[in-house]
Amino acid sequence: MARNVGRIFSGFRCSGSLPFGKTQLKTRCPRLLLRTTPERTVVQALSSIFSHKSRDFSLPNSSWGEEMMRLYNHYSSQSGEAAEGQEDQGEQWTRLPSYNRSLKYATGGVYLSKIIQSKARLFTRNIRDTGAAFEYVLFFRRDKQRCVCIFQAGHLLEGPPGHVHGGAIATMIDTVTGTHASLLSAPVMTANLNINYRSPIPLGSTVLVESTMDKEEGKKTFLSCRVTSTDGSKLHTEAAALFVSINVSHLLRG
Ligand SMILES: CCCCCCCC/C=C\CCCCCCCC(=O)SCCNC(=O)CCNC(=O)[C@H](O)C(C)(C)COP(=O)(O)OP(=O)(O)OC[C@H]1O[C@@H](n2cnc3c(N)ncnc32)[C@H](O)[C@@H]1OP(=O)(O)O
Repeated sequence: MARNVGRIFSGFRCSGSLPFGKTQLKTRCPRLLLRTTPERTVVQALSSIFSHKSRDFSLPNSSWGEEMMRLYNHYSSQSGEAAEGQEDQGEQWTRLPSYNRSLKYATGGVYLSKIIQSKARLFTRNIRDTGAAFEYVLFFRRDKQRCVCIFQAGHLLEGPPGHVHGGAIATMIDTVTGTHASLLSAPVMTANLNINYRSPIPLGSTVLVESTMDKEEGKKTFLSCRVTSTDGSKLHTEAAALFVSINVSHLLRG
C-alpha cells in the first residue's frame, strides 16, 4: 500500500518539474510527520497539491442533517484522527479532505495553463449555497480496500420530481470510485462506468456510496460501487467502473 500511495502523486514531482514539455507543477513536498502512515501521507499529499488554505469541504457544516452527522461521527470515531498517536493497525478509516480547486500551483504548459486557471472549480464543490447540491465526505479503509462516502443530496440535484437526478448519482459514483482508484494507482481517468439504477433516491436524503476494488490488471483498475440507504436495507444504485492509469502528459494532448 505504501508503494501505491507513493505512486499516487508520482506524476506531481515535488521538485516542481515534470518529465514533459516546459510545464511545471509547483507543488510543495508534503511534510511528513515523524510517525507517518500511508493514510497520513495521502491526506498530506492532497493538502499539498490541492489548495490547502481553502475550505475543506468534507468537514461538517450547518446544512448537514441528523443522519449525515450521525454517520460522520460514526466513521470519524474509527478514524486515525480520533486515534492520533496510536499505532496504525490498518484498521482505521481515514477521512479524505476535499477542496474545490485542484493543482493550485500549476503554471506554464500548453493545455494545463488554459484549463487549470483561477476560475476552475471541482464540479461537485462549486455551489456556494451550502447544502443545496453535493454534500459528502469520503472515508478510506486500507485493510479492506474500501471507500465509503456519506452523501446528502441537496434540492438543486432534482431529476424526477422529488428525487435525485441520475446524472448527479453518476457524478457521485464517479467521484467515489475515481478517488478510490486514485488512492490505488493515480493519476487515473474513468474509461468506463456502467450504472444500474434500481430505486430512486429521495431529494434531501442521506445515502451511502460504497466502493470496492475488484481487481487490478496493469494500467486498469476495476471497482464496483453500491448506493444504498444508510441502514443498507435499500439498494438504490449499483455500478461497475474501470479506471486507466495515465501519465500526466495525457492531459496536455487536448
Ligand atoms: C489526473 C489527476 C489525478 C489527481 C488525483 C486526485 C485525488 C482525488 C481528488 C479529487 C476527487 C475527484 C475524483 C473525480 C474523478 C473523475 C474522473 C473523471 O471523470 S475522468 C473524465 C472522464 N474520462 C475521460 O475523459 C477519459 C477519456 N478517455 C481517455 O482519455 C482514454 O481513452 C483513456 C485514458 C481512458 C485510455 O487511454 P490510454 O491511451 O491511456 O489507454 P488504452 O491503451 O486506450 O487503454 C488501456 C487499457 O484500457 C482498456 N480500455 C480503455 N478504454 C476502455 C473502455 N472504455 N472500456 C473497456 N476497456 C477500456 C483498453 O482496452 C486497454 O486494455 P489492455 O491494456 O489492452 O488490456
